[in-house]
Amino acid sequence: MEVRDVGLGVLEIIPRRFGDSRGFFSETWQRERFRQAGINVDWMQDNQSFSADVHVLRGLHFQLAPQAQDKLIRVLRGSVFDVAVDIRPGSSTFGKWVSCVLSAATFNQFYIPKGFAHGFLTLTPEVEVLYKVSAPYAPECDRAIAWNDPLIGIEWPLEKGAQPSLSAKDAAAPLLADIASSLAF
Ligand SMILES: Cc1cn([C@H]2C[C@H](O)[C@@H](COP(=O)(O)OP(=O)(O)O[C@H]3O[C@@H](C)C(=O)[C@@H](O)[C@H]3O)O2)c(=O)[nH]c1=O
Repeated sequence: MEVRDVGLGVLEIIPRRFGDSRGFFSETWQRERFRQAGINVDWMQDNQSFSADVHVLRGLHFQLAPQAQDKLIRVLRGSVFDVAVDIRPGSSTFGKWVSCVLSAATFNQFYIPKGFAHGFLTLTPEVEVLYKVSAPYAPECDRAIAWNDPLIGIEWPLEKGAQPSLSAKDAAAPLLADIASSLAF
């Protein structure tokens, strides 16, 4: 498996694929191999989402302590622009973001530790995303930050002025500065 440091402690992983005339086989997560790559996480839950259209944007999302989540994300169909924002209080890179295009074709995964907000923009129609999280869903700890917070300044691959499709919750999400005092992981 290939591991690439994307920055801020976020990793891109590409598991090995064994191809033959039938197709391919791959171990997409293996505890010991991931531990050796620095991902020593007790995964709790697998999530899958389907987005019908191009330019659906889900995010930026995170859970607060005591239900903060590490995430291991991959795409089964289509592709996304996936983003992690460092929102760890006291971090020297607080508010900085990193990104990676995840696709079924590239077969890559994105590892995002606790203390990051996560979001993605679909780059194709009919996108299936599958991801592991290290804590169960806890609505009382679930938070969102505006995808277009100007202080974060994510360069989403959208044409100038184009609006992504958002949930009502994400359309009403606050700015990072407005929730910064309540962050704990
Ligand atoms: C995240 C989640 C949602 N739900 C429910 C709540 C709601 O009724 C419905 C849809 O939830 P949401 O609108 O929050 O789904 P979505 O916008 O896809 O949320 C996800 O976005 C990406 C970017 C992440 O990083 C994830 O952690 C998660 O926050 O599913 C669960 O039952 N379990 C879960 O773990």
